[in-house]
Amino acid sequence: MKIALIQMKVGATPQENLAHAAQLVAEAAQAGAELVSLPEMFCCPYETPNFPKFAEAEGGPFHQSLAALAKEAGVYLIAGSVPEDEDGKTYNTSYVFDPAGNCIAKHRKIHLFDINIAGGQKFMESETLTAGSRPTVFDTPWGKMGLCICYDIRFPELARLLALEGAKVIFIPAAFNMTTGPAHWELSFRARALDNQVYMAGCAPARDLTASYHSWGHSIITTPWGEVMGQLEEEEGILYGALDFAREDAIREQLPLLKHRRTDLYELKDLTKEVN
Ligand SMILES: NC(=O)CCC(=O)C(=O)O
Repeated sequence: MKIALIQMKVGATPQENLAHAAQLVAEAAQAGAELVSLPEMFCCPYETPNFPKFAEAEGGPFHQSLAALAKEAGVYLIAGSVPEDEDGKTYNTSYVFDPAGNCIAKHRKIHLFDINIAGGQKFMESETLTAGSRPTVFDTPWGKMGLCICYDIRFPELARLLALEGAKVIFIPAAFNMTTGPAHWELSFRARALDNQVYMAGCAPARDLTASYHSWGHSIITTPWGEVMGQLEEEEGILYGALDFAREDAIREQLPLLKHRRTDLYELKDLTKEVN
């Protein structure tokens, strides 16, 4: 399975970003990519007031353009994420389209990115966003794929759930920042890949120092053995990867972590009672 992660610069308006994404998706498809991912909030600068401002209901004109883009390119398209409006609430939502342009999945970011690091990054998605409440897997000709958005990666329970649901790859449209990116980005992708014996694919926006939020970039693919298979720097670019599921199966067979879990023990109990 050949994948492409589009690390694109994000401009001011959804229309210009859509046109730019379309060029890069076409380039990736021409280069042989079968599944292409865009970054988190590729349609507008990553700022909380922009989310309700640019939010659109599923099926609206932007959603239709993304479906057309997948169809024209003839690829599976993980359309990064966009602000979705439903009943006046705004979600950070990733839509997935098949090569015929059908929307086959959608993930609403489950864990909102509310952090305040002393001397570093502060961001409060909950100022304008509502959290989703459903883990997401979807079917492809290569098997099941899992989907999370950015901060969701920090919650190992979620990645484990997706792996147990059969995900062979977990895709993460993301936008880490200059405080946590250098410290935790690669480590998180390697850790989730190693724990769950899955490929992980993180697609980030290119860094733009004129924006208010500085993306770490570094779009990345990690293997079920915990290696970094490929990683970009901060500039615009496309990261390609050929994923080998026979190797994934072999790793799971030879080092059967998922089978060796002691689920009979992984529950909080009052241990003092048993000791006394
Ligand atoms: N957009 C996000 O969810 C950013 C997450 C992030 O930077 C982190 O450190 O986690």
